[in-house]
Amino acid sequence: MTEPARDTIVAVATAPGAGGVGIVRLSGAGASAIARTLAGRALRPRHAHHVRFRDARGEVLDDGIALYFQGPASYTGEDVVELQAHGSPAVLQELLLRCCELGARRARPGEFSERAFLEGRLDLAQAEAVADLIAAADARAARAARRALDGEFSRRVDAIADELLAIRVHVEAAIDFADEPLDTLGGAGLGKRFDALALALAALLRAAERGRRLRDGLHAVIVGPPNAGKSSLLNALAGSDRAIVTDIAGTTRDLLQETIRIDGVELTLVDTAGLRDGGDAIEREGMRRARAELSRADLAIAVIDARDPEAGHAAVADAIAGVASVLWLHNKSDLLASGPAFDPGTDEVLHVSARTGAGLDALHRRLRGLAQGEGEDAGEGAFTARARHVDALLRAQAHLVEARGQLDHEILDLAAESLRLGHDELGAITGRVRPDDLLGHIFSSFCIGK
Ligand SMILES: Nc1nc2c(ncn2[C@@H]2O[C@H](COP(=O)(O)OP(=O)(O)OP(=O)(O)O)[C@@H](O)[C@H]2O)c(=O)[nH]1
Ligand SMILES: [K+]
Ligand SMILES: [Mg+2]
Repeated sequence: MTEPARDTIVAVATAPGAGGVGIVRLSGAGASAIARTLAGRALRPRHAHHVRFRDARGEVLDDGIALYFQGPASYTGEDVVELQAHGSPAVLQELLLRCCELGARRARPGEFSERAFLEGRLDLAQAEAVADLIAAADARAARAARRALDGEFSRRVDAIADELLAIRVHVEAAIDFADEPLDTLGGAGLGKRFDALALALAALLRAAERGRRLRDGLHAVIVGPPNAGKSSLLNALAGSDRAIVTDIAGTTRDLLQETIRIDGVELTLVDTAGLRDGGDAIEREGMRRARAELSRADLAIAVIDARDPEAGHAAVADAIAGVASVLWLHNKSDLLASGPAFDPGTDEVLHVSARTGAGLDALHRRLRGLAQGEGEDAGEGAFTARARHVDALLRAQAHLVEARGQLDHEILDLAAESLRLGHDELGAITGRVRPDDLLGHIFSSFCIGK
């Protein structure tokens, strides 16, 4: 299938609003001709030209710098021109319209990056990293997106995909030469290679999960029995009266989400209905929502009354069972006469008072650390990843497990198929395998001009 010839697209590449400099970007076969007309002279590739941009009647719209990147050595792989003018929205609009008069079409969101992908300048995970870099909430997330853009994530995916392919080849060969024992065809080490591959995939999955958290921020869900002070704690952390606080058990019913920043690190907090037996229909629905929210939590913040931690622990233990990490807050420490001696096992405990603010500094430090992936291996070299990538890796892992079982039972054709499916999942991460609606879905979430 041949791709249809692409037209020339144009967009304002700088952020909306006034600024010192604004950039209009063109990409496509007509880019340099349009720029020549606008600037009144031909542009040499990779040269900064000081030019006057003129309208159809020859009147000067603005003066500025024009840069021409001849394809394929450009961001999109096509001919690209960047027109730098004064950063006035009015001037930039006029320049944009003039480019359209001269044959360009306004770009869709993400269309420049989509072209870079289609021209092979970036793989799909790298193109996604471009959007993640632009949207990064803090310096750490930006650095991690930069590493993904440099291909650190893609290289690890490719390495696993290559090894998977090599194993596939052995299995396929064994199907074709059914008389030979699998060992001689695949080499005696096939089982070992399988194990090594599974380990590498598990490590990559952990790194991608960390990368997803770097991109999306930590998702923390506050749970506990009624009246433990969950909403009070949300308010204390958010620094506002976001949630209703009363001394009536069962005050909170709906989920209440708030994004907070601690020293520039972003995390999401969700306040939930108190967990207890009984309650009216509304409260029970609230508890159902609380449990559902916990299933997508990176962290459960279990808030219990410091005066009766055993009861609090019992009220939430089953709800938090599946959550990766749990932070216990013994709240209302101001009401406590002497230090408590309750130990919930391996989880951490902090003593706080949402009312007096005691212990909140330590809580801030701990939350910042958790949001930054503190205490996890390989904090350095971390790259951003997306839920899409994590899901694909999980599916690849499941196919690998299937394949291993099928191989052990010498059901080679099924094993070959499972390996193929696993390989396709990895290919979908970098875009070598492309489900139909994937590209539109990914690039439509970009900003215009990128
Ligand atoms: N003394 C003291 N009282 C607190 C503290 N935190 C919360 N309270 C009080 O405890 C009561 C319940 O607080 P909420 O924040 O509504 O508790 P909740 O866990 O959200 O309750 P539900 O939404 O009903 O599940 C209110 O009267 C708060 O003022 C604290 O640290 N010390
Ligand atoms: K309450
Ligand atoms: Mg509440």
